Amino acid sequence: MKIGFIGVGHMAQAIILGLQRQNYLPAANILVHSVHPAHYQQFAAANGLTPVASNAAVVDQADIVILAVPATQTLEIVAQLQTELTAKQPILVSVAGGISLAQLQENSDSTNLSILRTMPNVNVAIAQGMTALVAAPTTPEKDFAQVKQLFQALGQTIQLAEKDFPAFSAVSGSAPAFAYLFIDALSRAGVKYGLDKAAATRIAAQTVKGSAANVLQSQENPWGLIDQVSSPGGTTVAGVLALEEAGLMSAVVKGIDATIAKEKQG
Ligand SMILES: NC(=O)C1=CN([C@@H]2O[C@H](COP(=O)(O)OP(=O)(O)OC[C@H]3O[C@@H](n4cnc5c(N)ncnc54)[C@H](O)[C@@H]3O)[C@@H](O)[C@H]2O)C=CC1
Ligand SMILES: O=C(O)[C@@H]1CCC=N1
Repeated sequence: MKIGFIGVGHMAQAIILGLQRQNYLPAANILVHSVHPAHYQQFAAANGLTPVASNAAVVDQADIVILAVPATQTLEIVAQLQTELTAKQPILVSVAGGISLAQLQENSDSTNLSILRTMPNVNVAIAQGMTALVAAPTTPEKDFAQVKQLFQALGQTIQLAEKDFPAFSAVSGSAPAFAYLFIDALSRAGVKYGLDKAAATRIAAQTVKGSAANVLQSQENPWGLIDQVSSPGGTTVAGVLALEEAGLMSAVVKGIDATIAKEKQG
């Protein structure tokens, strides 16, 4: 099996690094091309991948083609590849935010191509990602299963209705940035009170990592876990109330609102 990437920026590199970490396929079976030669040639050389000379060559040679170009350019690139897509019939996987299956189908000018819309997040690079998948009605179950297996190797997956992709994209695709922001805020607060920045960041990140693992493993919802940390008359409840007074929950929801609004606006 050969997996080809059109576009080799942050998202494609995260997927490729995750695949390599999991020894998912031989590095030479990963084909890459990007409009910026510096992106794909150096990355291919550093990781033993196969660089190819054009987007069309990726389609000609790969069994699965992952489109990881800016969302605004995705449809134009698909339309340019109609001839090659029709001839080779690879499984076409888009990671683009806000681009629908119907748009992908229309621009590929193919009624029977296997097409999937996915939304991974950057944590696939360390096989701790979260990826949503949905397939076009024309996609055979075995092709869906093959792509699901690929992303399952890079973390967790969820099959979602297409209408739920904007919410997922905000709460998972973009949210690593929001989680980093929270970790950085914790770390800076630690620095305010005299901790060294590197130590404060390590402490904050490990604390968030452990807390996330606890949420995933626990039968409790997060509020129940908050109560377990909040000793009566203690320090934590004072902090929780001050965070709420400062509007933490509203701030997070506003951030998600803005993220979804931007995706819908295109
Ligand atoms: N960065 C992230 O965390 C996530 C990104 N995505 C999606 O991934 C896609 C790519 O995003 P990033 O990797 O962040 O952007 P990026 O700017 O880092 O990478 C874009 C890549 O596309 C290439 N490219 C641009 N025009 C091209 C063309 N005509 N032909 C071939 N290659 C071309 C660029 O050379 C670059 O390698 C977007 O559609 C985005 O919505 C989805 C989930 C998460
Ligand atoms: O910022 C973006 O548009 C992409 C989509 C989800 C994460 N990054």
